[in-house]
Amino acid sequence: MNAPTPRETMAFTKTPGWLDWYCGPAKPRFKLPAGAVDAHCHVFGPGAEFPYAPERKYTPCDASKAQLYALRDHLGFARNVVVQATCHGADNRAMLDALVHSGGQARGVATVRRSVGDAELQAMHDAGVRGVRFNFVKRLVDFTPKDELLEIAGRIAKWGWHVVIYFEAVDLPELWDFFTALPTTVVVDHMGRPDVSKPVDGPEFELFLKFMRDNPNVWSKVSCPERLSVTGPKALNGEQGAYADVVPFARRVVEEFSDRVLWGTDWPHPNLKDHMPDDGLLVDFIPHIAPTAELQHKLLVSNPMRLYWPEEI
Ligand SMILES: O=C(O)c1cc(C(=O)O)oc(=O)c1
Repeated sequence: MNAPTPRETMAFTKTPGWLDWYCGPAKPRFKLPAGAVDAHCHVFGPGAEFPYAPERKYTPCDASKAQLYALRDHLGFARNVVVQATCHGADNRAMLDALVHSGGQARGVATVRRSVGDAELQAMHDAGVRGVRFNFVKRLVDFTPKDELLEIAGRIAKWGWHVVIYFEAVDLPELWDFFTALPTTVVVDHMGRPDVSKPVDGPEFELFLKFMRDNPNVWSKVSCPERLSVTGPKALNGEQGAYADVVPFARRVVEEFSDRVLWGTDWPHPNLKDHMPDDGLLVDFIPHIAPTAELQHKLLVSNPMRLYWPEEI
């Protein structure tokens, strides 16, 4: 009997109900400024080449670097920041492979454990990694002790990297002291996941704004309206006013902290349950939250360039 091929041994079955990324997105009506950076996106596998981690909480569809870069070109982005997805755990090979095949047009954010060696960190830096991600969303990861995370933060600070944090709004009070003890620039994923059915000037979102106001090293991605929206409308079928309930939240952050905001597609949108957005229409969300050319340029070009390609500015 022939030995099974690697592809056969590495077959993965998607999590039941998994929504695959949207094929054939619209061409955005909003013309992205030259040099725009998609500062939050992922690659998944392909699982046959880069197996999903045993400790993962979901098994996605594949989403390769070639598919990511085709989307970049279609939407009109120039560069990407590829963020390690939790389905790959601390095995950064798929993300690193995407970086080294980007022609210098992609940087990355890794997930590392305490055991990571300096030589490995240096190799990641050489490939384009500029940050590590600490995840506090319980459905995505198991708990990592805070002393381990602080130790990692102290080490990566020496490479000039930053820390990306992902958490739910209700957990901010409990995590506040840990976040404010981090010695690096800190980038919040998806605005700390506000509950947008609550008022934008209510205590929960005010606490997030205070977190940014009091800590000038804290940045925010104003991304993922498709994940945060409760009442839509969905970015499908040519909709130009998608996710209107998220707009006041994101716009508030963009206008108050214009020098510390980033935007990303979040392609291939892991774990969406309701619908998969048309990424072209998602790009058309941007002018609703960054209404002037100056705000758009900061959000899409000058801020991400300062954080990820400072040597080019
Ligand atoms: O909300 C999520 O499910 C999610 C998951 C991941 C990941 O698995 O890395 O990344 C994100 O940015 C968002």
